[in-house]
Amino acid sequence: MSADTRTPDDVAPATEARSAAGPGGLDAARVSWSTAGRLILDGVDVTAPAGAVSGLLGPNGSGKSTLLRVLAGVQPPSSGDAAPGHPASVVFAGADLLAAPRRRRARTLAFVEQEASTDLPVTVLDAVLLGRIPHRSLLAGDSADDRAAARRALDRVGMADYADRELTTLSGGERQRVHMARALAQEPALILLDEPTNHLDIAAQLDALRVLRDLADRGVTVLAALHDLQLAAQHCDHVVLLSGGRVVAAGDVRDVLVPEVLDPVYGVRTEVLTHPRTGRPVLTFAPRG
Ligand SMILES: Nc1ncnc2c1ncn2[C@@H]1O[C@H](COP(=O)(O)OP(=O)(O)OP(=O)(O)O)[C@@H](O)[C@H]1O
Repeated sequence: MSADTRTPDDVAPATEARSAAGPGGLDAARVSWSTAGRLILDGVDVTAPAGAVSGLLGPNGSGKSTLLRVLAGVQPPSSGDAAPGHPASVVFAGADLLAAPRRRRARTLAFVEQEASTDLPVTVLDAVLLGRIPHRSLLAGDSADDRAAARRALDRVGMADYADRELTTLSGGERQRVHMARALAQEPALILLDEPTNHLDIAAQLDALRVLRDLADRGVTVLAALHDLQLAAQHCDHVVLLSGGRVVAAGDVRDVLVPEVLDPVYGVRTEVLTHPRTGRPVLTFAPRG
């Protein structure tokens, strides 16, 4: 696929241009979200460096999906009581994503949601072409370039032969790959993914992670919520660990995926080995007690 590394120069300039994630990265601060009087995200700071695969980790219900939805602009952050007068900020490549109009944001970031809606009566190719909408004028139809980009994206996720199938007839794993292709066709500078390996067999999981690595190698900023700590250990550079709506650790995968950090959060006993070939951490888990 042909993701590029454009900076979103049409996004409103940030009031706070310095980014802890470095130039091009994602830098969100003080993100809170509450519903029905319950604080789900409690002043979360999260960075995702450009050119790296970042993993968003945490137990069930820790707030990963909620955080991604706020970062993607799907739901606005709550004002947050933790820092009155200091609202949440979500800065990408030096620009304020929260203030950006929807269409401009869609040219910058792609969001692959968990269990994204798949009941549209459309073909697979049409579903992927939805990713091209931010790149064309409002009344224009698909161009040859749009169709070529969509077919490249389908090819990249191994779904080229499914272009003319009805989306609703696909298996869960096939649909997951189509959602990834739609995001690739969008050619984003920032991609947020919620459990992108859901429904995928092991080979397809590895391919999906390969796609994320290729994007990162092209300078794209990648942030993916992952349940599988083993996959995170093998494939992420930077990780952010949430628990109870707060960040409990963030940094290099080798510093965060350690027993002292993981055991209290997940209530397990972790052992860390070293992969003989890659040198990356390999984790084993046992019940506590
Ligand atoms: N719209 C909502 N109304 C009420 N509670 C909500 C809503 N959205 C999220 N929550 C609650 O917020 C908490 C965090 O949910 P979220 O889906 O963000 O967690 P998660 O880390 O993605 O979980 P999982 O790993 O199980 O997918 C959960 O307790 C969830 O029940």
